[in-house]
Formats: sequence, structure tokens, C-alpha cells
Amino acid sequence: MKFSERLYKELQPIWRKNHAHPFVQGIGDGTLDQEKFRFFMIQDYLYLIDYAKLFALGVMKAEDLETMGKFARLLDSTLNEEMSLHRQYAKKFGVNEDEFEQAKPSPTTLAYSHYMLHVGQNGTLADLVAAILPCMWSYSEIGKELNQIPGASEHEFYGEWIQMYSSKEFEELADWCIDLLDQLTEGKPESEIAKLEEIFLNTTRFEYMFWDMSFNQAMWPTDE
Ligand SMILES: Cc1ncc(C[n+]2csc(CCO)c2C)c(N)n1
Repeated sequence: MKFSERLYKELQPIWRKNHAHPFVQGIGDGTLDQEKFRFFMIQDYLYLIDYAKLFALGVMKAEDLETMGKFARLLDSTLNEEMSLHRQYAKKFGVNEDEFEQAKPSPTTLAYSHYMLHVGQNGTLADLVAAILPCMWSYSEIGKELNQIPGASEHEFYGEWIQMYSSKEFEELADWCIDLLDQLTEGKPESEIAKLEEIFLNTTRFEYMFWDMSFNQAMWPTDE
């Protein structure tokens, strides 16, 4: 069995919770409170900055030019295209540049992105790929599922988001990452595989926490 097939089975209970989460459901039926999405966009912006660094670490850890080139292109497109698209889209929700500049990460954003950076800096390329895969895979799945809802992709506010993550481009990106992890784990001993599975499940759990944090607009409980 390919490693990704084993992971797919393991992640089912968490994905079911993701898809059923009121934040995700609200994007799908268009009823999500815009304040919650606004909060999400600001935290996601901070998350994307650290995620881009993971691509830079991918260039460092990769052992062939093709994989290095792919990570380099992803680093470039995230920093020089996706981040500005993100800022543009956020204007619809009344988020201005200053808010992005001054934003502070929530405990969940900090925990999730710093966990990935820790794994990316201290682990192998396989560790890094196991950490970043749930982000790509789960968004592609959620995008495709929400795109099935009649009218969802034309929604005035959330339609663009659904169109982006249900696109072929994001599906291909998730597939590339899945294939890379399968290649890196082929023939590896169970002890190594189990460690990678743990990393993958941790960031899968963080994906759920990110939805939940956004829904509750949760910053530090001590600041309230
Ligand atoms: C919390 C959170 N998780 C996943 C994504 C989706 N995502 C972020 S970077 C990337 C790949 C390169 O653009 C993808 C698919 C997100 N935006 N926010």
C-alpha cells in the first residue's frame, strides 16, 4: 500500500469534522459571518508567510534539481502572486494593508506555523513534506466539495475562494506533494513511516483547529 493510501484512511475522521465545521459549511452555503472570514484572512496571511518559508526549506532539503526547482517556483508564486491576490481579495471584506502589517498571530496560527517550521528545519525532506501536505490536500478536497453546491462558486464574497481552491492547479499541487511523499517513503522501515504519520496527523489536526479558531475569532484568552 502506498503511504498516501494509509494516510487517507487515517485522516478520514478529521476530514469529516473539517467538512462539517460551521466555518466550512458557512463558506459553502454563503451564510458565514463576514467578520469571521475577515479574521480568518488576516490569520491566513500570517500563516502563508511562514508556509512560504517551508518552500525555501524544501529547496534546501531536496536532493534533486527538479524538486528544488518546484519548491523554488512555489516559493516565488506564493510570495509574489498569492500574497498580493490575498490582499486584493481581503479588500472585499474591508481589510486594509495596515491591518495585515500590524496583525499578530493567534495562539493557533503561531502553534501551527511554528510546528511546521520546527519540523521543516530539524527534520528530513520527508518530514517537511509530511508536515505541509495536509494544507494542500485538505484545501483541495474542501474546495472541490464546496464547488458541488449549486451557486456556491458564484457567491459574491466566498465564490472566488471556492473557485481558487477547487481549481485544477491546486489539485495538481496536492497530487505533486502526495507523489513526492510516496516516493520518499517507498521501502522505508515502519519506525520511520510511523514518525511521518504522526507529523502528518498533527498538521491535519491543526487544519481543523484553524477553522475552529477562525470561527471563534480566538486570540489569547488572557487578553480578554
Ligand atoms: C490554514 C491554511 N491551510 C491551508 C491553506 C491552503 N494553502 C496554503 S499555501 C498552499 C499551497 C501554495 O499556495 C495552500 C494550498 C491555507 N491557505 N490556509
